[in-house]
Amino acid sequence: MAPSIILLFSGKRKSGKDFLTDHLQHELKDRCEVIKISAPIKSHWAKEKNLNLNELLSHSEYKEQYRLEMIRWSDSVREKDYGYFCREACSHASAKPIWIVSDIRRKTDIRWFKETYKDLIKTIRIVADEETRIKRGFQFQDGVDNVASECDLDDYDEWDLVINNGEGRLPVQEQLNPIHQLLSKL
Ligand SMILES: Nc1ncnc2c1ncn2[C@@H]1O[C@H](COP(=O)(O)OP(=O)(O)OP(=O)(O)O)[C@@H](O)[C@H]1O
Repeated sequence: MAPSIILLFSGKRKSGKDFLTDHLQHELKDRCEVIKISAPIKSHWAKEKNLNLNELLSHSEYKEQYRLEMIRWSDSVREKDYGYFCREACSHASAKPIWIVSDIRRKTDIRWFKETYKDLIKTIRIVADEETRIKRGFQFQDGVDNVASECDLDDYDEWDLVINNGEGRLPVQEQLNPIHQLLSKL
């Protein structure tokens, strides 16, 4: 069964993608399915290199060790098939009315979702100033923070919603209000 709406979330490192999508999932409970495009990348990488998948999927330092290599490898796959990881991630999603995709990184990710699911797609950008991101543990890394996987959507300007999760942010329930408004139209 296709969902009724698909929310695509994007944001730079430590902007709070997991924090806000976890909260949203908590509020929507079993009406929603959370999809991570990075999941098929990480599971392939874990198998190939004999690594611990749960650690790779978690917030640990462990995932940072492999981030650069995973970016390079996944880019080479994307060059041949830009929808590969989106398709793979969605193929494991269960039949819920709301899909939350928590880690959109490329214009081609948005393109694939819009081509595949048309007007079910809503795009949401999470923004946070650099100082706040640094307080959350962000450290600039050459080859990670200045390449397409982190920067490709910096100049995308067709977001359906932009949520400030940096300095001056609203309490989380209020941050999520505009999303509930979108969902109330279903
Ligand atoms: N609004 C907030 N209030 C309090 N803590 C927050 C908030 N947003 C994010 N954080 C905290 O900041 C840290 C980074 O957030 P999170 O892991 O959600 O970022 P991310 O965008 O998913 O990062 P990455 O791209 O590195 O996975 C976490 O420890 C999270 O709990």
